[in-house]
Amino acid sequence: ADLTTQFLELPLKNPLMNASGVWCSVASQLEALAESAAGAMVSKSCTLQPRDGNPEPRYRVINGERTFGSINSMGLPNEGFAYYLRYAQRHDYEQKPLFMSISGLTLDDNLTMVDSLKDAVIPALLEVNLSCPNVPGKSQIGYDFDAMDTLLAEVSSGYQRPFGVKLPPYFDMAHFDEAAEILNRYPLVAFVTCINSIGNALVIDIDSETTLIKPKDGFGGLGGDYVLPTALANVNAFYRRCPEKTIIGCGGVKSGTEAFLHLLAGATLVQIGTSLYEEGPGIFPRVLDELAAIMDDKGYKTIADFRGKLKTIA
Ligand SMILES: CC(C)(C)CCc1c(C(=O)O)[nH]c(=O)[nH]c1=O
Repeated sequence: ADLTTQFLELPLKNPLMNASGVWCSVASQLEALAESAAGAMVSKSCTLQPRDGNPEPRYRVINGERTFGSINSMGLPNEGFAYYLRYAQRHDYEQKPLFMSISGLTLDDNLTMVDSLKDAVIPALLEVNLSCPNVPGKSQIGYDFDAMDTLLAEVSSGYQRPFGVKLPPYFDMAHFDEAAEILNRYPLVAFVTCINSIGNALVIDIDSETTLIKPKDGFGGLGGDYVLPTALANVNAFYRRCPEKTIIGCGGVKSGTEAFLHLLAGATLVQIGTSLYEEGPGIFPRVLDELAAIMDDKGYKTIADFRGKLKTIA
């Protein structure tokens, strides 16, 4: 099978990449991704200033007879915008595309980072994390449609180049409609990454009768097997509603099977989070081999043969 694909006219060796936040916070990790079999890569959502993030334990896998997923409340630990900009300035874009994720603590911080990235004139692709915090007491930007509209208007006029957004999961058809209506009013929003972790889950250890993670009384974002059906729904919902935009799928990918499903649902690229955290960059060749085998079994020669061709029941 031929796993090559394109993203915004850029040729890629394959559709796999990391999810922001996983294996991408420091240069050694970014260099490992650059050397890996991934077709593209993204850096950890950054803030203007470096941040330590929350106290540990802040990321844990959820295990039963196998790993079902993960919960995290990292708190945006990152080296600060300038660090990732420096990495982006020395990245080899011939090797693979690099996405840069930003998650400013304020609208101003986001616009400052957007301005600097625009002035840097580098091929890095901007992914604005809409799970970025809003003013205290208000929901994350992705769930505050007025704030989302304002942020997209400001980033569009500041950046004046194509960029993308990382969306939290939505669970209501009216929310799919409203979010898509806003996104479709911004032609510079060239891609949409669905989904970020399912927010504010709570995982409890029965033996200790204690939460798994320390921050936020144990409340954190859910990843892994638990989120696959929600991830596929969000990929397909925005694929249907935003025909002019490219969808990146994220959530529950641990093998060629889930990568195939994300592509079938309409994703052009597929991000791996929890399973990459657990397995490391060696996951990429494994998932690629599994995806190629599925395509061969089904008689698909290229990704275009099946991408977005999910069938519904007549
Ligand atoms: C949740 C925020 C800290 C506001 C943003 C960063 C982030 C984090 C994080 O750094 O805790 N974890 C996620 O699963 N997704 C995210 O987007």
